[in-house]
Amino acid sequence: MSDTSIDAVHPRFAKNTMFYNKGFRIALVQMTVGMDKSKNVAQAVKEIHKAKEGGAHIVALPECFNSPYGTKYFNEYAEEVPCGETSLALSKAAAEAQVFVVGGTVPERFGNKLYNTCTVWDNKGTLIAQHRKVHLFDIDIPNKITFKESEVLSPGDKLTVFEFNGAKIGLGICYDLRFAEMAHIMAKEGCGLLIYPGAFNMTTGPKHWELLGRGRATDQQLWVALVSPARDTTAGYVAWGHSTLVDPWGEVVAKLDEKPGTLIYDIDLSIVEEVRSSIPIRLQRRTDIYDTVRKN
Ligand SMILES: NC(=O)CCC(=O)C(=O)O
Repeated sequence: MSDTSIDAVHPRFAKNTMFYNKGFRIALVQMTVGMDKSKNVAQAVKEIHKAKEGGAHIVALPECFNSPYGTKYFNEYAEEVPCGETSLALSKAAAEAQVFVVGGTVPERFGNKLYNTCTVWDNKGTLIAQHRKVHLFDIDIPNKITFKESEVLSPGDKLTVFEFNGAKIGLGICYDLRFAEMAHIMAKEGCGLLIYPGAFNMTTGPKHWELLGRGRATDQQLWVALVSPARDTTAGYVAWGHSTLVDPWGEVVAKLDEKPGTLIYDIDLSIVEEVRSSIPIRLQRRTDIYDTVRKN
């Protein structure tokens, strides 16, 4: 696929809509994350270049790809956006490989607060979006998993949509996937794809990861990409893996297992319109009796 294919607007759609006749190639990088921050970042950069060789236009990394996932690590690994080591490396990699990079997440330091933050870089290396995880992962499943991000992290306070060659793409981070209203608003604002860097665990992963991805795709009639770190059974927090891509029909079109790897797929945004016109739930909502609105 050539880079020019994504600039060709499908004749069925007016200019400025998000639909393209060929789409674009996305790469979901399921990498191993270890204790060594510089090594993690170097690995991510290597995977970005490899994905470019595979023809990718957008490369997405997993949640917490430069740091082990755990509240005790976030302060030590945190850095400022956009001038920290990880930001600089992602910016350079995006520019050199000439791809858009959805930079998974990093622990971000801002003043005296820490956030779980996704940065997005265009193919010139410019920071074009920054999403701070809105819903912090605070759960307690007795004898299985207790996690409390809010012990050290602050929540973001806004939703994030960015543009990729005229197409709108929405961002959420892991636990954000559970909140259907957030996905609904991003869909309402024109997104045809939602990308969620995430690291579900060995309890909720098998139960909910794919189900939630398919749920968001089905109820918003759009593409959903879930990007996890690879599973490391020696880590304090063991990630489920299984990076997954779901189409607007709610079907899983590609997924990885738990091992390191990269999922590469050609996303056709015209399927969004196909599903929405076949099953027109967007026009059938009863906003006279309920509604979902953005406040920030
Ligand atoms: N990192 C996270 O937000 C994990 C979310 C998760 O595992 C869940 O079940 O939700």
